[in-house]
Amino acid sequence: MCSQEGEGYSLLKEYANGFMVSQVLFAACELGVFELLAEALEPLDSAAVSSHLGSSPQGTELLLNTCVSLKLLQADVRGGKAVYANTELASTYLVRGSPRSQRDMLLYAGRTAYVCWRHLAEAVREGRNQYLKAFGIPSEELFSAIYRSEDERLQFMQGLQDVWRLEGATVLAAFDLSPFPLICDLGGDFFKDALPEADLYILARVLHDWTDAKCSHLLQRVYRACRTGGGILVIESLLDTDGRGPLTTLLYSLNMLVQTEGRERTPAEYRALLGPAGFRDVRCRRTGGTYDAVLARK
Ligand SMILES: C[S@@+](CC[C@H](N)C(=O)[O-])C[C@H]1O[C@@H](n2cnc3c(N)ncnc32)[C@H](O)[C@@H]1O
Repeated sequence: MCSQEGEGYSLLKEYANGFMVSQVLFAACELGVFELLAEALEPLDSAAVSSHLGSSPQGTELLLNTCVSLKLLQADVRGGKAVYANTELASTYLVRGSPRSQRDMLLYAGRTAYVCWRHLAEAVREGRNQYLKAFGIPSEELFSAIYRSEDERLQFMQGLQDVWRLEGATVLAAFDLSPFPLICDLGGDFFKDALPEADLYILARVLHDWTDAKCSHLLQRVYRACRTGGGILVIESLLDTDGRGPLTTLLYSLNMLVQTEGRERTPAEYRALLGPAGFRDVRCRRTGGTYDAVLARK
């Protein structure tokens, strides 16, 4: 019967089980599986892993075998027992301290984003983020909710850094930035404080946090502070012109819905924000990676 169901049914199962795959990844990161195997002098059997991690023998063996199936771990048989080691994927991206590690982003996704995504249907119904339901925290002051503890603030910031280790150079190479001697990556309260004068302002993954009205307010402030002939570099994941792709950007936009006040936008939507703020010569470059670049001039 199953074999007659075809591609649609397979796809449906893949989608439905996607959250389980995410949780295997998150749990293995939380437990420190990849660090343990990276530091071990030789591949370890599941009893050794469970004893080092203080985890249940049965649960550990299940998790390790699932990680093998997901190509996060590799298994060999030694002396009749399965022994486990990191695959190259895990050594490169999952071990803490690896130069390309994405571990902090995954921990943030598992501990925070995932909890908000539990309320996606309510977020769609209400059109707003779900901090109150997920964590009992009001989010009128968005970043007070996001930075609700020092640990949370650090986790968020470390998670944000992970992607730039992989994709930062590509994004910054999208345009020739040599005409801009003084570049400002805005901090302080950019909605209220005086902004420092500069030739180029970088707003990376900032506009996607905010409503159109707040983006317009911020862009007008940046325009006023910007030196004549200067510019603004907006770094965001760009939606396709019809707003129906790429899938990753659409998922990020839903992530903005459950976690922020904003959304991902199309190039036309960024133009519609930048133009009225005074910026001209708006150019959008897709990098082929997760994040793209939009450069506009004063
Ligand atoms: C999604 S993060 C992006 C951070 C960084 N640009 C990156 O791409 O990794 C949004 C940033 O906006 C900052 N932010 C939020 N509200 C702000 C405000 N009112 N003034 C200045 N910065 C603010 C947050 O602290 C956070 O670092």
